[in-house]
Amino acid sequence: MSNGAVTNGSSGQTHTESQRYLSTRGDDSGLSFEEVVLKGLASDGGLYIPHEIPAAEQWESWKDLSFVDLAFNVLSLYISPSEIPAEDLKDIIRRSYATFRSPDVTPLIQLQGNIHLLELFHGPTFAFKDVALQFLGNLFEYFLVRRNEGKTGRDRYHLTVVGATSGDTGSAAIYGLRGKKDVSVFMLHPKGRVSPIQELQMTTVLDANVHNLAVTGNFDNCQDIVKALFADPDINSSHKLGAVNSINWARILAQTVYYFYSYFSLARQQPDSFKIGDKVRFVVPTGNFGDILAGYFAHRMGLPVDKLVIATNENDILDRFWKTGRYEKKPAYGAAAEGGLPADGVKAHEDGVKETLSPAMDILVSSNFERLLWFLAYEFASSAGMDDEWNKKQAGQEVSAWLADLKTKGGFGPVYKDVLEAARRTFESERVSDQQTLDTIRSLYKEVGYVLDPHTAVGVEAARRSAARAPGVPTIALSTAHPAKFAGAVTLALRDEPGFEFDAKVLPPEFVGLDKKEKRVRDVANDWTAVRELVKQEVEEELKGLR
Ligand SMILES: Cc1ncc(COP(=O)(O)O)c(C=O)c1O
Ligand SMILES: N[C@@H](CCOP(=O)(O)O)C(=O)O
Repeated sequence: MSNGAVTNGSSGQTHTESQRYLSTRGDDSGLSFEEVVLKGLASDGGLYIPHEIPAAEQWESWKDLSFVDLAFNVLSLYISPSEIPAEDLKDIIRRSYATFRSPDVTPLIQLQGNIHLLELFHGPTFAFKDVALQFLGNLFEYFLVRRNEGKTGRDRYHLTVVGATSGDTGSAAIYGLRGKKDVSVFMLHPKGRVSPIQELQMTTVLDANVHNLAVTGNFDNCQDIVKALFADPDINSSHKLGAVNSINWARILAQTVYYFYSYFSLARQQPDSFKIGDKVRFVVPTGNFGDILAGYFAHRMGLPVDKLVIATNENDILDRFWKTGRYEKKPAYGAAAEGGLPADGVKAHEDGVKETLSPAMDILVSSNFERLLWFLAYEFASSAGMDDEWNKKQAGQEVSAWLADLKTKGGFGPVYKDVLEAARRTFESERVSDQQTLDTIRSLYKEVGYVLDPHTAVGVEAARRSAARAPGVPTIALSTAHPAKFAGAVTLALRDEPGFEFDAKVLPPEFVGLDKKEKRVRDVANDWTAVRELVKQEVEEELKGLR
């Protein structure tokens, strides 16, 4: 079957055969779910995608399911009982979402008019990453217990997770993996470029298997170090590396669930005006393209989506791609005609990343965009009328060439007209400045008394613009973090509002006193070989029980 929606002859709740996976760069193919979850990144540097996107054939009948039951149905389309028995998968899902503070897990609220907010921050670390990382932590544990049955000492499969964070993935991964047997977790964050609460959430976790590394550099440097480690034969032969970033397929898969869940929540909340089968717009504050890519999968599985709207901050490589067809780290690369970077006074680093009020999205290169590029290239190749194997090979070659140009020339494009048109059929994009972010936080507070975090505010401003273009279509804006994580931006926006008090209105009890706790973090240079040696040394100490 081609890489369109796959007919699943069963009830739509279970898939008898597991999906197999291939790399976006074409070398790896036919891997199992367990293999891609444990490997994270393909050996050719590409990202794993399923050979086929399964159709959620009876998705309409899932309307009244709980989040956990819905998650089971969605995930079962990708994970067969032969890989994880149904009862075990149910148990992993149930435990993953029992840690959330809301019974709905990801509740939907009506924000204003036709704009609804999907609150994704009710997990342990108050950011959307918990939805996938609570699940991934339990999945890792499940696979490791199974692989290590009857094994002792150095014979045990020990996973060394290395991840990069601009603030939220780090704490969510740490909370998903802390104290788990047979896993060490190394999180690299850009020193001084995450919010104070985000830094405390990571560095106050003192479990022996948790290692925080503060890198002199930006988030992209951290992400590059992680990719260099995955590409290094030395550490790969001595350690089994695992990924918690959204390069790991399980992250994307787990996130598809809340697109379905919010759609059904809307249908339950607005029975007179919204019917199953009607289309919605999803607006997603975007950095690494992992969150919105999950929406793309949900759509390809059958969810009626009018548009997926990418909302970027002033680090706008994606917005520029949708406007020009060129994907360029710096607009200076061949883009003088677009006028270069706007002169808006935001601190721009020499490396091209701007420090904005939504720091988790201060990303120059979006790693998951590679997955979408593969699907766009595949669609383009399919129009040549060749067989499916040829189409997939062609897509892998195209993606490899684009990514090689990104590495050597700093960008690629313009892509073929048909490729850009295909991208525009499903997606739109909006760029939101820091000033517009502040204005949005302030206006929402004044108009409805709701406090937005700055990333969500980027999404809500984009949602307002998008809703104005499609007035009859309901819009669901994804709220990706709790405002208390970004006290600086929220206070800047609301400090002059009568009666506004951050501690009383925003701060959850979980954050009180975090700054008094003991911390553990090591500084490292932006040098992947130095990180490699540190990882080896700290894993060794951990295994000897010295930490
Ligand atoms: C609060 C917040 N919003 C939005 C994003 C962007 O999500 P993605 O990287 O999946 O595009 C991130 C980081 O990834 C985040 O931490
Ligand atoms: N914004 C992220 C950056 C890492 O993205 P990921 O989704 O690929 O893990 C963060 O908060 O760390």
